Amino acid sequence: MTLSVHEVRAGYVPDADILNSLSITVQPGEIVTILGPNGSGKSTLLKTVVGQLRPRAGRVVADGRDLAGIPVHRRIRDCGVAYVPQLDNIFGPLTIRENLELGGQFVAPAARRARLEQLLEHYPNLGRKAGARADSLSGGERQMLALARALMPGPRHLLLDEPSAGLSPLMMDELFAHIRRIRDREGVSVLMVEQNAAESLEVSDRAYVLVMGRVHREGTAREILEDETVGQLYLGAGPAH
Ligand SMILES: Nc1ncnc2c1ncn2[C@@H]1O[C@H](COP(=O)(O)OP(=O)(O)OP(=O)(O)O)[C@@H](O)[C@H]1O
Repeated sequence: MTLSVHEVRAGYVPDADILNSLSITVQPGEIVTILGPNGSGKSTLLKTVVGQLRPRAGRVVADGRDLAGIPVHRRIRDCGVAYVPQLDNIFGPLTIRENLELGGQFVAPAARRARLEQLLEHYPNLGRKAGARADSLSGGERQMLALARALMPGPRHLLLDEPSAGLSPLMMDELFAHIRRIRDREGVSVLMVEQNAAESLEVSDRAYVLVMGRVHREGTAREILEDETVGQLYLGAGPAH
C-alpha cells in the first residue's frame, strides 16, 4: 500500500523539466506534506501521480503497480488513487448528493448507494443539506464535500492540492484535524501540497521541501518544523538568536 515516485522528470513543454529526477515515498497510512516556494513543482508532482501529466522519465508506483500508461479515470477506479485539485473540485449547480454520486461513478450501484449514505452520516453538515446545490455551501463545507466526493470509491491514496486555501484560521484547523480523522477512519495515505506549512506539519508524519523541482529537504514533520533554513524560508520564522 505504498505510493512512490522514482526519479521522475516531467514538464509541460519539450526540454523544460519542472520535476527533475524527483523521488518521494508515501508509506501506508502516512500523511505527507509537500512544501516549497511558488513554482517549485508541487502541483505538477500531484498531476504526475494522478496521471494528468506523463513523466518523461522515471516511474510512479502504487501498491507495487507501475502506473505508466494508465489514464486518470482508471487510476481512480482501479488503482486506489484519489485527487482533490485546488480549484473546480465540486460541481456548483449540482446538489450535494449528485456531487457524491459523481464521485462514485465507477462504483457498482448498490455499493455506491451504501457508501453515499455512510459518507452523509460521516458529514452531518452535508447530510442535512444533501438536496441543496453545492454552490450554496460555505468555503469550508465545499472543501468537505470535495473530500467526501474523493472518498466515494474507497481510495487507498488521497492527493490533496492546497486543501486549506482560502479558509479562515478556525476552518483551517478543523480541516487539518479532519484530514487526520479521514486517515484514521479510512486507512488511506495522504499526500498533500500546502502553503500553510506550520499547520499542515502539525498533522503530518513526514514532509518534503521542493525547490526547482528537486527534493531540497525531507524528514519527519517535526524535523522539518524545526529545521532553521526551512523555518526562515517557508514558515515565516525569524533568525534564531
Ligand atoms: N499547464 C501548464 N503549462 C505550462 N507550464 C505550467 C503549467 N502548469 C504549471 N506550469 C509551470 O510549472 C512550474 C511549476 O508549477 P506548479 O504549479 O507545479 O508549482 P507549485 O509549486 O505548485 O506552485 P504554487 O505554490 O505557486 O502553486 C511553474 O513555473 C508553472 O508556471
